[in-house]
Amino acid sequence: MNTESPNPETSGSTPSAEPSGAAPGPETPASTPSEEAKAAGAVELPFQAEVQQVLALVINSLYANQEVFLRELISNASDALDKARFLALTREGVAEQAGEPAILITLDDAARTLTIEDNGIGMTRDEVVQNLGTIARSGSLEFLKANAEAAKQKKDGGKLQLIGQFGVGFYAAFMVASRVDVQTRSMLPGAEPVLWRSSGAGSFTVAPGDREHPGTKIVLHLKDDAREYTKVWRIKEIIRKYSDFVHFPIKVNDEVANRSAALWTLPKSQITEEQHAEFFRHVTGGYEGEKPLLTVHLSIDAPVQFHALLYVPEKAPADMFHKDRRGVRLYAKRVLIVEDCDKLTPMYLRFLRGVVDSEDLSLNVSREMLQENRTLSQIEQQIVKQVLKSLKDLSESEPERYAAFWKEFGRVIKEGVTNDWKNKDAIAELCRFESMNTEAGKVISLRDYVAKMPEAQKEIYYVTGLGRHAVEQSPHLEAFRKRGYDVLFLVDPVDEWFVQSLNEFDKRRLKSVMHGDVDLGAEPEKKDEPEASVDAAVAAVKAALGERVKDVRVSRRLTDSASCLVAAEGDPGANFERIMKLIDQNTGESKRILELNPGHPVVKNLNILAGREPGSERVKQWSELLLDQALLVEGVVQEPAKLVRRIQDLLAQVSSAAVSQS
Ligand SMILES: Nc1ncnc2c1ncn2[C@@H]1O[C@H](COP(=O)(O)OP(=O)(O)OP(=O)(O)O)[C@@H](O)[C@H]1O
Repeated sequence: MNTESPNPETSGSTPSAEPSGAAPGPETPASTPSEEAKAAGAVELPFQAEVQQVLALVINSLYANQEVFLRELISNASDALDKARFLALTREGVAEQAGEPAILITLDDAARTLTIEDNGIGMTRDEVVQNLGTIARSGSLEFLKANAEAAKQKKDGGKLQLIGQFGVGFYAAFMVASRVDVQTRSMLPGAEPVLWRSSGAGSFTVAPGDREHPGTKIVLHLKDDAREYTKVWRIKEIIRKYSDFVHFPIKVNDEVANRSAALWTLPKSQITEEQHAEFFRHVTGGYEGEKPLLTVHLSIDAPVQFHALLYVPEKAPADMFHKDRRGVRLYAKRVLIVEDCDKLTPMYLRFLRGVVDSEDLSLNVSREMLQENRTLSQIEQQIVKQVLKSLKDLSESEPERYAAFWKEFGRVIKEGVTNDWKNKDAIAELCRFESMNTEAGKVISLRDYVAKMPEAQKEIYYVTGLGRHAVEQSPHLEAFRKRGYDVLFLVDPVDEWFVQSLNEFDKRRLKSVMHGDVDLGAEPEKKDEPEASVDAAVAAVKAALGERVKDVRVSRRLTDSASCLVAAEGDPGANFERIMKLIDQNTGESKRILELNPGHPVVKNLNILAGREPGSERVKQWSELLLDQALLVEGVVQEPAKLVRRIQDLLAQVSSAAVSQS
């Protein structure tokens, strides 16, 4: 299944006649004609280099789970039938489908063949060359990559396991067949029948075919050791295992072998976990054994009727950050409209995969019309509500599973707070962060944070930075730590946008410990000790640093360190500016405020010194050092050499004093 719309008119993509990659154009014959080239009018073409690699692996590896070849072929046939229905309903002049849509499997033990036929959309000659000569599936490329990786690491039996993990689509036929013949005819007006044939060794041939009606018939000439696939009981067993949900009848030697109900229309209780896993694999092209992390199955009647069967995968889909990601499949009255409808789920739920089927959509709806469709946006709203609710339920009932979800998709979910204001609060409930009081790698929810707040604490405090290690030792946290207030560590770049959008949670303001003024009141044990004034020190530092800081003031957030830098309320802050610089959006640097700890001996002494010798070299030097150390804890010192010189000078003075005293 590729990600094109089944509607050739609206998909905007025209299948190219040219096989991509290393293969030459379709009319360039491969150098040595082989056995297969003998069909009348046949042209022999090489497979794209990657296909050859996939085929070599498929054919030469002992395949542990060979039977899945049938699932791949049935899946393709089912997709072809979906596309045919859509085309018949939306385009004039296409060839009529002969008979009811169905998938027919014929077994011939004597001839040792398995034939699978569908009366679906079929393929034109160009499409055959493109689809069966190059790699359509991203799964196959991943398979190649994973195989190369396994080979590098020399994993024992790596190949064996790998093929079990990745479906390789149509090419899986070569696991069991020594030759494959594809007779196909497209529904498109004027399309001629085509015969594609290959033994999977480097090349294939295309020749005029003899198919009368649209559809595709694939004959597998089975290998010696694949004779079991001519047995009816065996084939039925495989169909029940993998393809029971396919919503077209699959007939084996004329007997229906599957339930053929659209899985999403069945009552929840009737669907087994295995069926979900299999359907999930079908819609994601995921690998063997992969299961959904969460299933959301909805049947809604009002205001819009629709069924939705949606899955959250365990691992982020490879295309999650691509613009043209694969979305959810949209059906109207059981007819596939688009294979990747991105209008059904917002960007921050872009990891959802599955199917939506509505009675209230017109089959004629085109891709452009979908952009503005009211029904779709109503469906989307319902989906969002239900998915957010299901995630919340999961977080309560299975916190560990939820933690795995958050690790994989948390970053994406957080985007929702910035762009879905309607559901902002529900999304905020789902968010998790590390904090000063959590162990590294463990997270808490905003709700838990609020529940643990001491009575005196009024606001939710956070610090932003480039990682736990970068913020953990920050002097800005000192006063909070002393008072037993927790501080959230917002260390993901997206968190800067998150806090700009979420001003409050549970009626409590979110407040940066690095911004503006914080008034935590006096330290509990120091209630009656009034702080001595350090006005002279503040004035001296201000004079010494001049324009380099926005202001110098007394700090109420420091207990152990002498100084720290804070952003003025409303200013972007150093972390945000650093991120913008990293993504090449230099916003410049806004000046910050240097805060001095009035209880710190260095500040107290500077206060005395500034009174005695205002403007002296020593006073200037100490002032510089107070700024230097505030920058140093943030890991940004612009001129380290100057800093070292200042420290050396100071050490020289201190050491001389120490020696003369002793
Ligand atoms: N029975 C068929 N009828 C019409 N087209 C087919 C049929 N079988 C395969 N194709 C075409 O060949 C293409 C390649 O098939 P293949 O199974 O290798 O990958 P895929 O189905 O695109 O990938 P995936 O299984 O990941 O969705 C399909 O996308 C489809 O266009």
